[in-house]
Amino acid sequence: MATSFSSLPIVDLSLLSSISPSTSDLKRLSTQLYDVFATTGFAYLTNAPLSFTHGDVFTLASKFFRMTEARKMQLAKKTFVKGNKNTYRGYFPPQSGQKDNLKEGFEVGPSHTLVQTHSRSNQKFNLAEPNVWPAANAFPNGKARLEQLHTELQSLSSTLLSLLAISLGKQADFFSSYLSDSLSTLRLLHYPPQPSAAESGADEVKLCCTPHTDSGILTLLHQDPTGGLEVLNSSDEWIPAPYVPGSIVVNIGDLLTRVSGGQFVATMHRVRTNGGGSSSADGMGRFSVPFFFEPGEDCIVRSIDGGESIVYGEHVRRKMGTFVEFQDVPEDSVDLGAATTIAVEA
Ligand SMILES: O=C(O)CCC(=O)C(=O)O
Ligand SMILES: [Fe+2]
Repeated sequence: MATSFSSLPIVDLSLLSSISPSTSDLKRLSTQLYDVFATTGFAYLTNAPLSFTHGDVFTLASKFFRMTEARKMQLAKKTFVKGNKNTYRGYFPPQSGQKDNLKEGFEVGPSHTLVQTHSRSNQKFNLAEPNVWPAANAFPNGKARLEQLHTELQSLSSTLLSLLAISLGKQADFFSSYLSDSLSTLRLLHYPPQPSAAESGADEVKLCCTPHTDSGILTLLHQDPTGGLEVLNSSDEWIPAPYVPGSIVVNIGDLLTRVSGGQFVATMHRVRTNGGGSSSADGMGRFSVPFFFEPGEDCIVRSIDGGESIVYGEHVRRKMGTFVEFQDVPEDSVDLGAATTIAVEA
C-alpha cells in the first residue's frame, strides 16, 4: 500500500558485486526491495553493479544533445520528419506547444535484432525496429557506449526481477519469460533551461515533465545534480527526490503493479523546472537517463493471482497514445531546419 512517506529509502546493492552472495543475504535484499515497492514505489539504489560512473553517463547525454539540431533531426522519429523510417526509436525534439513538458530525447532499444513479423511492421509504431545512430564522427564511440549501458542496465533489471520474484514467494526465474525479445528502452533526456515559477513571477509550479506513472515493469533512472524530480505520496504531497551522489533511482511501472496483484505501487512522479539553468554546471538545463525495462512484444503478462492477462505490445501501444512524443505533429510545428535535405550518415 502506498504510504505517506517524506523521503525515499536507500537500498545498497553492493551484495550484487560479491562473487557468491549467500542465500540469506539475497533473501534479505529481496525483502528490502519488497518493502520499498509496497510502500514508496521509489528508492535510491547505491553501489549498483555498473561499469559506468554518473560522469560517464552524463558525458554521453551531453555529447548527444550538443550535436546540431540538423544532425539530431536526421534521427527524428517519423512523427517529426515524415521522410524518416524510424517510428519508435530515435530522437524527439522539444515541442513548442508543450510548456509543461519541454524536453528532447533520444531512445535506444536492444542492439541485437528483435523478432519482426510482417503484421507488426505494418503498424504505425514498429516496436521491434532497429536503432538509429548519428554518424560516428558526430558522436565518437557513442553507439558502442550506449549499447553497453543498455546491456548493463538490462542485466541489473533482470537481477532485480529475480529478487522481486523471490520476494513475491516465487522461484527466482519466475519472470524469465519477460527477458526474451525484451524491448527495453534507454532514453537520454534533456530539459532545456526555462524560467522557474519564481523567475517568471507566476504562482503555480512550473513543470518540465508532467505527472505520470511509468507504463512498464521497472525503471532505472540516472539523474544529474540539477534536481526537480518529485514523487507523490499517499497524502497527495509532492516529495522531492533530489540527486543522491552515485545513486540510481528505481521505480516500478503500471505493469508490475498488475503482476504483483496490487502489492507493488507504481508511484506518480513529475519534474519541476529549476530555473534558467543556473543550477546546472554548464547552463544547459537538466539531463536524465531513464532505462525502462520492458518485456517482449508478444510476452503475456498476468498477475501472480491469475486473472486477465495482457499482451505487452498491446499494452504499450495503448499507453503511447498518452505520451506527447508519440503524438502526430503537423509538419510546420517543428522547425526541421536542414534535416530533411541531409542524408543520414549513420
Ligand atoms: O527526468 C526524470 O527525472 C524523470 C523522467 C521520467 O519520469 C520518465 O521519462 O518517465
Ligand atoms: Fe517516469
